[in-house]
Amino acid sequence: MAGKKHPQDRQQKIQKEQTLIKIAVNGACGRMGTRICALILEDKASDLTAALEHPGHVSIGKDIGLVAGFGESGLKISTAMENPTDVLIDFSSPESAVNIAECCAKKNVALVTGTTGLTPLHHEKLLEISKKIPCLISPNMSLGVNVMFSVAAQMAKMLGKDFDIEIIETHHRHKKDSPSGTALRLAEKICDATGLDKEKNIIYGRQGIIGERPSNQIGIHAVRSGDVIGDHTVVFGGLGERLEITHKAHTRDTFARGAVYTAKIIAKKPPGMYTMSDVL
Ligand SMILES: NC(=O)C1=CN([C@@H]2O[C@H](COP(=O)(O)OP(=O)(O)OC[C@H]3O[C@@H](n4cnc5c(N)ncnc54)[C@H](OP(=O)(O)O)[C@@H]3O)[C@@H](O)[C@H]2O)C=CC1
Ligand SMILES: O=C(O)C1=N[C@H](C(=O)O)C[C@H](O)C1
Repeated sequence: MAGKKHPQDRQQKIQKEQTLIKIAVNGACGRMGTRICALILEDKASDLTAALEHPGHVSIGKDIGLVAGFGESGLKISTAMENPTDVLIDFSSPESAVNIAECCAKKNVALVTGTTGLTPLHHEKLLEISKKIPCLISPNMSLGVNVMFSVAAQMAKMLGKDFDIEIIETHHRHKKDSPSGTALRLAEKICDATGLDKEKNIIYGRQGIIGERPSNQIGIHAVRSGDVIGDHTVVFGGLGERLEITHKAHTRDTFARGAVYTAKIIAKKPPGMYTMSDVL
């Protein structure tokens, strides 16, 4: 049985079931997954149809509402999508993202994934899957960061070669991938806008006697610190002046809300690969 909400009467229940967007969540017990499940359970326009975790997870069989701090929902954490579902939101691990995408393609369920640390091979597989179902992949579901992607690219183009570009990201100590998907996307967007080469011109940290900084370089630096949710700064350093653009997430709900909003839109799209700029 899909989880939640206590409809007043049978007719209201039928009407609701016809219009609700049915959303499953993969990585449901994680930092992001729990917030996304709680938001869907609170939301009157969507229904949580599955809260998925890997088979060894300690919370399998528990009520997702209780695990996510919402209260009892009637939906148990499980390893397989069993209820009818329109769209799945994935915040798990790169391998799990691809596995669940394959499962979505078999069941004709749209996919939104925020999982980062995806390799080119993972991206290739997801691109193939997007021929069958609508897929949205985004390393950052916040509106602010998606505006930052465009603004940083525009700034790099306007400031030109005399400004050194460095990207600094700071995240909590539990983050597994480095640098963040957002920092990588910022660098890619700047490369696209300036003609820099993603393979040759991006460097990851510095150490030793490496000589003077060349102008055609983007440096990415990853800080891991306590419970920081996610900060990104792009520094444009010139002679006599410096311009910085910073985004700071105050709460994971920023990303979670973005993911749920996006899922509702993607659920109704034809198969294909989508980005946040297609839905914002
Ligand atoms: N796009 C965006 O806006 C954002 C992206 N992220 C990204 O989302 C991902 C998750 O982040 P976060 O929630 O902090 O991480 P967590 O480790 O807290 O959560 C990941 C969850 O996925 C579970 N998981 C692992 N493997 C599988 C599997 N095979 N099937 C189902 N579930 C699985 C984990 O279980 P277990 O704990 O047992 O490993 C865990 O419960 C990361 O890649 C992160 O970078 C994070 C925030 C925002
Ligand atoms: O792991 C996180 O927490 C986050 N990861 C994303 C990334 O890698 O860019 C986005 C966000 O900053 C939080």
